[in-house]
Amino acid sequence: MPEILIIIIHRFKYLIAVGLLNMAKPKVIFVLGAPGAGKGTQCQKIVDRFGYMHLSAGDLLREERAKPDSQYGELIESYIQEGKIVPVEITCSLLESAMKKSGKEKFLIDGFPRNQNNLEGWNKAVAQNVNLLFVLFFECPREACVERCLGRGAAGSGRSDDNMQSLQKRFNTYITETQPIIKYYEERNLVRTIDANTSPDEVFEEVKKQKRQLFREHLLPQQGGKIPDSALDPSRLILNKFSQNGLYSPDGYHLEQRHPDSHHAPKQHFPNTVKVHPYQDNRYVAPPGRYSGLQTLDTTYLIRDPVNYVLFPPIRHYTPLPFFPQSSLKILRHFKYSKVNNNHDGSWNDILPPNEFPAKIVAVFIFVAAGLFLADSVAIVPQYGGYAVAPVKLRQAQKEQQQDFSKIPGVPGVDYPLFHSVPPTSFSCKHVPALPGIYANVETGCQAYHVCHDGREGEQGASFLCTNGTVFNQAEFACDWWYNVNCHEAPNLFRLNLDPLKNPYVPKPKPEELAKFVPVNKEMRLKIGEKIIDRLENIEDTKGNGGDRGRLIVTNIRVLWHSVASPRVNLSIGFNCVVTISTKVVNSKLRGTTQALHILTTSNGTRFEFIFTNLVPGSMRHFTSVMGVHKAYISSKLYRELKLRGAVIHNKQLKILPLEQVFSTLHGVWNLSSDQGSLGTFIVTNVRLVWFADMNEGFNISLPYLQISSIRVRDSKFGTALVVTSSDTSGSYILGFRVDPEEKLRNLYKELSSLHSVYKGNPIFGVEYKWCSNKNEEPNEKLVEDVVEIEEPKGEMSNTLAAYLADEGHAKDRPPVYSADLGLAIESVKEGFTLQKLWEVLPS
Ligand SMILES: Nc1ncnc2c1ncn2[C@@H]1O[C@H](COP(=O)(O)OP(=O)(O)O)[C@@H](O)[C@H]1O
Ligand SMILES: Nc1ccn([C@@H]2O[C@H](COP(=O)(O)OP(=O)(O)O)[C@@H](O)[C@H]2O)c(=O)n1
Repeated sequence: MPEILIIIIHRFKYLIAVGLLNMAKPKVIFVLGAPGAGKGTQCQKIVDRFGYMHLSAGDLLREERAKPDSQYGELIESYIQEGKIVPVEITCSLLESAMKKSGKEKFLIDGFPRNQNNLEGWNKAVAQNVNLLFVLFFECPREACVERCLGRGAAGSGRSDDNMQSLQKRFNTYITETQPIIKYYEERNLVRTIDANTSPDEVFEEVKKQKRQLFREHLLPQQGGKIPDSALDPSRLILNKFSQNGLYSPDGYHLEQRHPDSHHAPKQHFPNTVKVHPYQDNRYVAPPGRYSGLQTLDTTYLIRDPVNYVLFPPIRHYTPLPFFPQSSLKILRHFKYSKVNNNHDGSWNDILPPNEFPAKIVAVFIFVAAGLFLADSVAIVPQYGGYAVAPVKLRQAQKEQQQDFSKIPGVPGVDYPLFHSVPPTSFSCKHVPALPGIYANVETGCQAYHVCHDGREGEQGASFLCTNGTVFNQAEFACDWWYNVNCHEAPNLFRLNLDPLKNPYVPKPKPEELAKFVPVNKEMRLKIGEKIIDRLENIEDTKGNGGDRGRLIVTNIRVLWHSVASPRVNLSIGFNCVVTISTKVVNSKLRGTTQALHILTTSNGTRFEFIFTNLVPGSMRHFTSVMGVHKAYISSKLYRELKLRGAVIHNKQLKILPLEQVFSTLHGVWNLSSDQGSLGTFIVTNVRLVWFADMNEGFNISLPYLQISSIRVRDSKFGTALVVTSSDTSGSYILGFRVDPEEKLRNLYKELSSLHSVYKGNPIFGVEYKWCSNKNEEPNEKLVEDVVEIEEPKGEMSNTLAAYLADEGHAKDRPPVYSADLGLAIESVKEGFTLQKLWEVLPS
């Protein structure tokens, strides 16, 4: 491989990897509808016809329940019988592993997402790794659905929920929980509704229509899928059949079904049915000779072609218009399409290549998609039921046509640009928002992109081309299929280069680097459920490690900092220890006098302060990120902390948290903490358990799974009781509850223990912070104002520290000693000072 190529590949391996990943994203169609709407029945038909892999969430859950060793079996069973929706952590992991195991690319996910919890879980864990095509929604009246489910039960479905009692609950769940999800997708224009109150075959006809519309939209996204009906009459469906076998036809080629009355064989010298056979490259072609020994497929379809047809039309090169405004690509595409479609006069002559065939040749059945780009000449002698056709010598394909475009949907040069080198355009790195950065070139339909760096590569930066069929996706920083990219949106996304998590030129910590933390301080390892929200380079820990460049990592539960030069020098500040976060003028060794981030913390009764200076002039992101996440942390305490007598109930209703989903509500539950006990209501959610007294809703307890250390059933003086113990950190409370009859109590116990084990493994911390990349560099004054500054001595640093640093008469460096408190080697502290005093901000 030439060295330069290796360098390019090496340099862009990130982009290449992301590009490949995007291309490989599996396609997903969600199938929703009331119980018994016929989702499963239609999915089977879609599988048979279009080759999707069907994954029914309900079936997967039933399978899991049936496993003797499943830890969730009982929970699933009780939820299914109650018509309730199983926690997404269970369902999503079953779906994900079934997808992975299948090795397939196209999935029908049936009965999912069925409630807000399903939706959020999916969006969090899977959505970004798949391509959601649309939601197929089967609409069917309740009576019909109930009748069908009862029929299914009577016919021996063996399902424990095909009975009137469960059905009632399933419908309630469907109305209150699933319908809002359908609405959610409707608002995003993703729902295809099918009337499911007809026979299965009629319903399937509707499904096929939707599929056809999708196909249109896929081919003509810029026209919203609206193209003349003549171009997409039912014969288009044959394409689906071919595409199952790997054949794609670029648009502009029309398949037309010949009507036997007007084109019957004797008159037109045409057979009604023509045989084609699969060619070695997966195309279907008219077979040479008399089909002897060949596996053939009957088709009544002819391929029509746009006018000015030549058997192998040259690739239409994409020529940028002289003044190429952002939207001109769209205009160009439109223009080309109209030309193709409008020039049809509908006569049979269209199918004859004007120059290359004798007038009497009646048809050529060459499936053009892949054939257009055959590398070598191939001779095909079609013969149809005795009507021999003269040998057709296919033109030698030109060198540049050798790429196989057949697998790329759309017309080369029309739907997607075909540049062979980056042309000169008006793009200039002078006008971009961040350096280094990567920018799509809209004048080339985004096939070209530029890496703007330090100006050495000229005004356009280093320029690159995406491979044919793909263009630069500015949102993903990678080459992506043309139909996934809205090129003229790219300039609006240029600012994403400011986002260090997106911009591939901003160094990311290497896994080895993070691993270095581990032996020193296992605190630096991310904890379960911990998510990195922001990562900032060039941050100085001005107080503790002045003069040392470091990396600040903001997660949903804490702030981490480590020195880049020696990652062993690091610190971790849990948001739970933070007293205030504000700004402060400091004197940084690396930045001089500047505003810094000031974090005051308290731990074991002692207060500590931390000062972080951003070494990038003008950058405010360390303020906005840390303060923003801290605010989100404070406002979400109920997710993580036990709360007694809180304002969690209003009018006997639980105030639901944003990420919360109620699983069960149980009335008549005795809280046994007082001698006589109190009667109340018990609520189980995906975050916590809540109990409140019926007589006084202010008498309540909210206990997150994170704070539960054990759940048991024990005998007590009140009879059999559910005993829940809270963790040490939340006071080791022992809570007793009683429910009658005992079976109800045991069910509650099973449900709580399963949920406890699910959410211990996948804790919901509740800290949701949306980092706005476009606002990142603006100081968020509101946020700064909100934080109360603690009164402390005037001056830039604490007096003790200032005195320490003054260090008059400093002759030689003090020798390093090991500090057991910090776990680090530090310089021996000057006489008259203690480490504690140096860190202390306010007297304890
Ligand atoms: N269009 C239809 N008309 C009448 N019965 C139907 C129709 N579609 C499905 N069924 C029957 O209704 C029952 C429920 O269908 P199924 O596909 O299992 O529904 P779902 O997956 O939505 O619960 C099955 O017994 C099925 O044979
Ligand atoms: N996403 C899902 C899908 C099904 N389920 C459970 O599985 C049951 C059966 O679902 P299903 O899709 O097989 O059946 P229908 O209710 O659509 O007929 C539901 O009533 C739920 O209890 C779930 O908890 N979560």
